[in-house]
Amino acid sequence: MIKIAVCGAAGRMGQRIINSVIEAEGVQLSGALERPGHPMTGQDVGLVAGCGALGVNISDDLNAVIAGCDVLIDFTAPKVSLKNLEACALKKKSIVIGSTGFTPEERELAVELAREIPAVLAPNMSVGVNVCLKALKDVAKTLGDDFDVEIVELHHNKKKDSPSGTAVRMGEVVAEALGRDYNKVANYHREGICGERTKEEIGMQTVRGGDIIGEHTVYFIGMGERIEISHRAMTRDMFSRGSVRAAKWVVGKEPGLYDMQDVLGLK
Ligand SMILES: NC(=O)C1=CN([C@@H]2O[C@H](COP(=O)(O)OP(=O)(O)OC[C@H]3O[C@@H](n4cnc5c(N)ncnc54)[C@H](O)[C@@H]3O)[C@@H](O)[C@H]2O)C=CC1
Ligand SMILES: O=C(O)C1=N[C@H](C(=O)O)C[C@H](O)C1
Repeated sequence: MIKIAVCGAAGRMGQRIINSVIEAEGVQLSGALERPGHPMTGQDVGLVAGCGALGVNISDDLNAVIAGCDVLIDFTAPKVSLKNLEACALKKKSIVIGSTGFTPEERELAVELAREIPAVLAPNMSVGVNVCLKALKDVAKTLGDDFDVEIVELHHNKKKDSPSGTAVRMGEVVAEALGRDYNKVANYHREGICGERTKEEIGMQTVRGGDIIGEHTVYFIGMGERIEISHRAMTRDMFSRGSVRAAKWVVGKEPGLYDMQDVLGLK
């Protein structure tokens, strides 16, 4: 039995992950973490997550929870995830991170910290999005420079980071396939007389509203034709099931920073 602890357990994703851990085979829930001062601290996490009492109370004691698990699943925020990665590295435990909004410097730090332990860091744990990422590479390579690339993502009004981690990863994959540097060609903002579109740029647009779980479309726009590769999330459950799949996969792997393409064998 692989012992899984969940950080951010009372959050939108945390609650779904608790449900997915309970439903999965070969794993057991060993702990649940929340930020110090969270109103649900001390409560049974199963009651918070809507799956009935589980006998695991929400704790704010990071070291104790990590000591009791084989792998920590963390869906919080970049700074919290980096602190958890460091704590897991000290105790030689594995970690799966789903948080998004990492700066390039924070991602570098994650690579450094994961030299000690196996870690999965992925902005999207759904099979569908990861298949899209693989397809995007092929499509971009085949179409080449004749098609303009624009990415649009839609999420709920509580999302803190923009653009989404998934949209950024889609942009990175397309840019790399086209031999461009994503950080140089991403265009997040058009307003006023901003001039004609450059051939190299990859436009990134963000929509926020209501309870949209997560939608991404990459447009390849040519002269007289357009290809759209879209993914629409209808529930959060394929993210949570993906995180449990990653947790089962990562335990016992060589130290290093992996992503969901590694977990799903898509590389
Ligand atoms: N990789 C993927 O497949 C997916 C990634 N995400 C990402 O996961 C993250 C969380 O998303 P949501 O669950 O919607 O947010 P949320 O705000 O509902 O949940 C985050 C939880 O983390 C807790 N938290 C904050 N600081 C903490 C600390 N120091 N220790 C322990 N817990 C702490 C909060 O109290 C909250 O309950 C975001 O970065 C989001 O973009 C979301 C969906 C899918
Ligand atoms: O915050 C969310 O909700 C989501 N975040 C992820 C991202 O930023 O890519 C994945 C998913 O679309 C939901």
